[in-house]
Amino acid sequence: MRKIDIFDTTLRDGEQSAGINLNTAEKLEIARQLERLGVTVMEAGFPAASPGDQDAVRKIAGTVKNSIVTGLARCNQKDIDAAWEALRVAEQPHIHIFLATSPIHMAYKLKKTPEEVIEASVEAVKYAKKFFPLVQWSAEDGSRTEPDFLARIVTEVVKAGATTVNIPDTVGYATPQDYGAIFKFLKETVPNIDRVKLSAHCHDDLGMATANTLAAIENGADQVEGTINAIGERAGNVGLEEVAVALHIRKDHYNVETGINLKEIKRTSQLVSQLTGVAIQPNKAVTGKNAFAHESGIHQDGMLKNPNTYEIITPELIGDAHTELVLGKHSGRHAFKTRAEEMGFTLEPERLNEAFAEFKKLADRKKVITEADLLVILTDQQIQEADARIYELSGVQLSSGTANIPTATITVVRPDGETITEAATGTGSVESIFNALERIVSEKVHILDYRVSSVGKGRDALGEAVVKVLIGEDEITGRDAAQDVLEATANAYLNAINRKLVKNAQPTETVPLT
Ligand SMILES: CC(=O)SCCNC(=O)CCNC(=O)[C@H](O)C(C)(C)COP(=O)(O)OP(=O)(O)OC[C@H]1O[C@@H](n2cnc3c(N)ncnc32)[C@H](O)[C@@H]1OP(=O)(O)O
Ligand SMILES: CC(C)C(=O)C(=O)O
Repeated sequence: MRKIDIFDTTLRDGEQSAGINLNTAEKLEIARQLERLGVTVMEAGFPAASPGDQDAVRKIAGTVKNSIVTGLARCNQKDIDAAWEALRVAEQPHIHIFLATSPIHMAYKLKKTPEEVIEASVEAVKYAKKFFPLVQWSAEDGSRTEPDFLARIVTEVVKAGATTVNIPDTVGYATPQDYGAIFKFLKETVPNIDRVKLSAHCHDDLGMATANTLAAIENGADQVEGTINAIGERAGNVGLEEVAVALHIRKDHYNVETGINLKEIKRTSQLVSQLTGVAIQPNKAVTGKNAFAHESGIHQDGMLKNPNTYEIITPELIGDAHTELVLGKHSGRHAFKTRAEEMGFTLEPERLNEAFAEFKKLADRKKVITEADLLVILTDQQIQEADARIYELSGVQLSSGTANIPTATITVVRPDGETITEAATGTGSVESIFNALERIVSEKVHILDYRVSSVGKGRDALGEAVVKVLIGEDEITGRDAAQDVLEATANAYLNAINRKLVKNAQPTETVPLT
């Protein structure tokens, strides 16, 4: 069977979604899970974009061993140098450089002639080859590029030493027929095209990203790019979970394999949703919570008689086991540690003890601890070191009801160690919490978005709160999960403030080359 490489860009194009801002610890956590998922390449960021991104790419490149780690760069030496600085520690250093090739992008955005775009691309590929054995070049807006020009520039970058050539449908404009035809045309026209990997990168502006990606595969693409949960710029990228499962379920038609460990899909999706704060729509293909729910009588009748009547994918295929994890208040450290390891967490003994203490506290209040609960507890412990607790919640007291004015009394330990208590009213409990916290913190905070959802099922499920705030010019997302959703709300607000303070404390200059 032909092998299709999976190139994940959750941490780069996915993070370009409006409102997503991952810190290094969160990126590292997702990168480890992407490695378990079995992606061939993961794009960890855009090193020249900020010192934070450069640091995250460097840490991921130094940690991940079973997937190739790459970083994005424009066609200039400064970006390529920044990428090398971050990626030199990788096992197989890989860089992804791009330049737009469509008439509109060349004329209006780059203000370059087609000849200048060819020259800049060739120079950048040759410069990158001095450092990187693996050089991917992308024709940004490739699907709206004049085909003969596309074939010419691809011929030149292949000659210059590119090892992968990517033809993105940057604005999600192509139809499956258009997009497939580009791959067929390049395969037939460009000399030595079989010496490089040909890659597809689709956006979902017209809802055709999955169909376009599959059309590229049918027409010769060797690699496909996308994100988990289909996050990404504007309407998002293609969801890799959809591509991987479509190729598996319809292998009779596509006859290719990806190397993706399908059983890790559910967990990866849940982790990305948890850390980005972007909920998965219930009817989302493959990973939505209704994807395996059968509601109507005729369907249920069919399912009972033969599940194949209505179920083309089983939840087990993507690791969505329905069997609840039997860990409860009588479980001990061994069982807890073993389960944590099975879930891919190797925590320091101190962090494991703290996670175990959190688990026991929860088990006292909740009948069944689900895998979703454990994922929240263990992930929070793993990222805690970087997520400094500068303001720390000490207590929340609420008085509310239909006949009185909601009032929150909140106690917080401030960065200077002082314990401070403030009370405030609001039109509802949540607003009274935000108002009381605003009196405690010194930053001017504007709430942009607030969401609560349950983690897992059942009336005693954990409540997760996500608060997106604007502080100065920075949009920051904070989150927390607790049994009491109002406690989670106060903690999510403080988590956002703490992240802003950590961000302020980071150096702003780019890291010098050594
Ligand atoms: C399709 C994609 O997803 S492409 C990736 C998009 N991702 C991002 O932009 C996220 C990270 N970006 C950033 O942090 C910033 O945009 C930076 C640090 C890269 C650049 O910031 P600035 O120097 O302030 O430039 P700004 O973003 O305003 O403009 C982009 C410049 O890069 C040029 N440019 C755009 N693409 C390329 C390219 N592939 N190669 C070389 N130059 C390019 C533009 O023409 C413009 O140049 P100009 O300043 O001479 O007009
Ligand atoms: C940088 C390229 C690959 C990109 O993200 C796009 O064109 O959408």
